[in-house]
Amino acid sequence: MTEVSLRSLVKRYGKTEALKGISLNVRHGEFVSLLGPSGCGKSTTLKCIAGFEETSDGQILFDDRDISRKLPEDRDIGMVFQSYALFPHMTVAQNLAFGLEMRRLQKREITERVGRAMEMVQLTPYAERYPKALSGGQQQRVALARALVIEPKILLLDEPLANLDAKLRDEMRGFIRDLQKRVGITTIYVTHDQGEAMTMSDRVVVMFDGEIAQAAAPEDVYDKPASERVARFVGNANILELPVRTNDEAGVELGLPGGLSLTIQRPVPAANGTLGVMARPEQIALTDPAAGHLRGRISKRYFSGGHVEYHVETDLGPLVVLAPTSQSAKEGESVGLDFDASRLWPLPGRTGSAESRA
Ligand SMILES: Nc1ncnc2c1ncn2[C@@H]1O[C@H](COP(=O)(O)OP(=O)(O)OP(=O)(O)O)[C@@H](O)[C@H]1O
Repeated sequence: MTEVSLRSLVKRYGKTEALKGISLNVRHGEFVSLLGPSGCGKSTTLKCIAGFEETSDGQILFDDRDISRKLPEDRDIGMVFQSYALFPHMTVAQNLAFGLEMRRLQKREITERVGRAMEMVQLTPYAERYPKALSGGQQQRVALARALVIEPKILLLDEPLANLDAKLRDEMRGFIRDLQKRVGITTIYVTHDQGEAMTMSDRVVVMFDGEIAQAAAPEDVYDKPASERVARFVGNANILELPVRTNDEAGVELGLPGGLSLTIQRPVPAANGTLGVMARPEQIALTDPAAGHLRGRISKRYFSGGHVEYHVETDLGPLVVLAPTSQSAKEGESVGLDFDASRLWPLPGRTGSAESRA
């Protein structure tokens, strides 16, 4: 198992700086996702690690070896692409054997390894089929097996599920994650789908404009985003700008319309004037109009099977609330909103001063 270190990695395409000096350590056996909007530099990062693109500056280390100038075939990586990239004129077994034949392994060992790899992705009955006679999910499993059969040190996956339909995508998330855990291989996964990144990863690396905005466990990226931009990119976020009434070591009291208040019971350094806080939709509950922290009126209601999403007009602007289906309210209805103050998250850069939060 191998640790990958990116040190101040820069990649320029002419005048475009696709990577602006990113640094990241991926631990042994860790599953890390690079998540961000189109053009933020996810694929460029992966291509630099794979050696398909030369870096402009900085270093890439596998364990303590600088591999920045090595050819892709000398880096010991397995790669899976969105497009599968299988050889159409070869059967499943031949696709898997190809990389081993290139490495001049003995025939017996090739047969053994191909057999094990097919078992691993549950495709043994399909050994003699050609890719065109397989479903998208099966083709992607062949691509995975082909990447793993060479027993690489690092597995790199570039949007591998993007071509699959929603249900298959969900199944494949679990499949890839289970396989990665069993094999224990250090894995870097590129996606622009936040649900995919959250469910699969040990750590999510959120990127914007060629820079890392946050690298943390999925729960932390969701509950404690490093910025308003991260908060909004990773799920739905209600951002409230509230006046600070008091602020000391015990916590911060924030003012609400109608003389009410909310208290965050932990220190928030530099919170003065106003403070921007984030509340996820499921952290706000609908209550009786006479109760709760805030009054509002439901402008939209969207049923989505497991829960109902309400858009609520309030004195603090429109808010989104996610409620269980057991609790039903109608469009036009007046409601109260109750915040889970223990989960309100103060946003850096949204305080009265520029100083960052502890
Ligand atoms: N070969 C290239 N030549 C010039 N510019 C490039 C090249 N490849 C990428 N870029 C630019 O580098 C930036 C990062 O691109 P990259 O493909 O890494 O983004 P991404 O986050 O993977 O996006 P997507 O999700 O759309 O694949 C973009 O501004 C892109 O236009």
